Amino acid sequence: MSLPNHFDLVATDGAARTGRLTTPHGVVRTPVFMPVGTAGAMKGVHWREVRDAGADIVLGNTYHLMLRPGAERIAALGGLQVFTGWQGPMLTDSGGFQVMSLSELRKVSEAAVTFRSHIDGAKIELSPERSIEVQRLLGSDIAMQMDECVRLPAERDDIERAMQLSLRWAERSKRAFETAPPGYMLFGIAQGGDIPELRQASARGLVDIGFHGYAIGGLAVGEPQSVMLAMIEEVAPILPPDRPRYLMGVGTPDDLLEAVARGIDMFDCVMPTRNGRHGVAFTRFGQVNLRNARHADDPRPLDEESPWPSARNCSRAYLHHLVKSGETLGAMLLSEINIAYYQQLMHDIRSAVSEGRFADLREHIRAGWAKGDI
Ligand SMILES: CNc1nc2c(CCNCC3CCCCC3)c3nc(N)[nH]c(=O)c3cc2[nH]1
Repeated sequence: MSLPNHFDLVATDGAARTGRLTTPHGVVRTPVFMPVGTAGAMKGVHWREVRDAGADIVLGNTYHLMLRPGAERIAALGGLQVFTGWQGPMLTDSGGFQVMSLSELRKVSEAAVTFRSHIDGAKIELSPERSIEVQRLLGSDIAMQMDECVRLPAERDDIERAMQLSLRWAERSKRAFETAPPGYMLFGIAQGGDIPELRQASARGLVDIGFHGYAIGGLAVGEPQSVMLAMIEEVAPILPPDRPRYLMGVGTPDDLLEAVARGIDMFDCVMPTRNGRHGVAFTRFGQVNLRNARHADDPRPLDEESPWPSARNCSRAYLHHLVKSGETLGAMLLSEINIAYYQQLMHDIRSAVSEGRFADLREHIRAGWAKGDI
C-alpha cells in the first residue's frame, strides 16, 4: 500500500535533484545536510547558530534519549521540539545502528536487538515495534525503520542474512507506524553491503512495501568511497524518483558532492562537530588543522570571504591558541564554523542544480579544495 508523498521535486540536473520535503514542523530544502544533535543538543553549538547557519532539520538521538531521560518522559514534556527548544523538523534514527556500535553484550534475534544500557547496565530489548514507539514518543517528523547494518568487509552470508532480516523488520516497522498522525513520515532503509544483487533485492523489497522515503544504509562503515558510490549507483535507479533518498552517516564535503551527483537528497554526519572538537575546520581550501604550529602567528581568519562571521573574524592564531589550550570555546567556534560550511555547501548545491550548472559548481569546488590552504 503506497503512502502519501510529501516530497516535491523542484528541478533535476543530470541525476542530481533539488526539492522540498514538507513535514509537520516545516519545509526541508533538499539536497539537505542534517546536523546531528546528540543527547538532545548539538554538542557545543546553540540551536540559534544551527538555525542561522541555514539548517532546516536536525537529527535527534533515539539511542541516547530512550536510555536517558527516556522516551515516555520526553513525550510527557511535550516531545523533542518542546524539550530541546529546536522548533523545526527533526529526524530520528531507529537506534539499532548505535546499539551495534556503542553498547556491550548486544544480541540480534528475529524479535529484537537486546543489549545492556551503557548508563546503568539495565537489559534493554529494542524491537521494531518498540523503536517506532520510541520515535513516535519523541515526536520526530521522520522516523527510520529498525534495521541491521553490517560493517564492511563482511561475508556474503552475513550480509544476506542482515538484509533479509531488515526487510522483515521493514514490514513490522511500517505496521507499527500505522497509528502515526498525517504528515509524519517513515523511511525504509536499504541494506545489502557491497554486493550489487543484494542491494537491488533490498531496494526492490522496500519499494514493494512502500515508504514515504528511502534511505541507503550499510555504507560509510569502512568501505572505500568508490564502493560507496558504486552501491548508490545500484540502488538509486530502483527507488521511486519522486520520493526522497537519504544516505545515512555520510559524509565529507567530497562525499556529499559525489552522492548528490548520483541522486541523493539527504545526508547526516557527526563530522562537522566531531572534527570541530578535534581542532579541524572545513573550508573552501579543504580541511585546516588548527592544531598545526603554522597558524600560531597567523593574523588572518580562516576565510575572509566566508558568509559565517566566526570564519571571517577569528584569527587563525586565536583559534590555534584556543585549540592548543583546550579551551571549550575553540571546539564551539570550530563546530559552528563547520556546520555553517556544510550548510553553505548545500545551499550552493541547491542553487546550482536549480539553475542547471551543478557540473560547473562541482569542478569549481574541487579545484578550491585541490589548491589547498595557503
Ligand atoms: C557514520 N556511518 C554510518 N552511520 C550510519 C547510520 C547512523 C546514521 N546517523 C544517525 C545519527 C548518529 C549520531 C547520533 C544521532 C543519530 C545508520 N543507521 C541505520 N539505522 N542504518 C544504517 O545502515 C546506518 C549506516 C550508517 N553508516
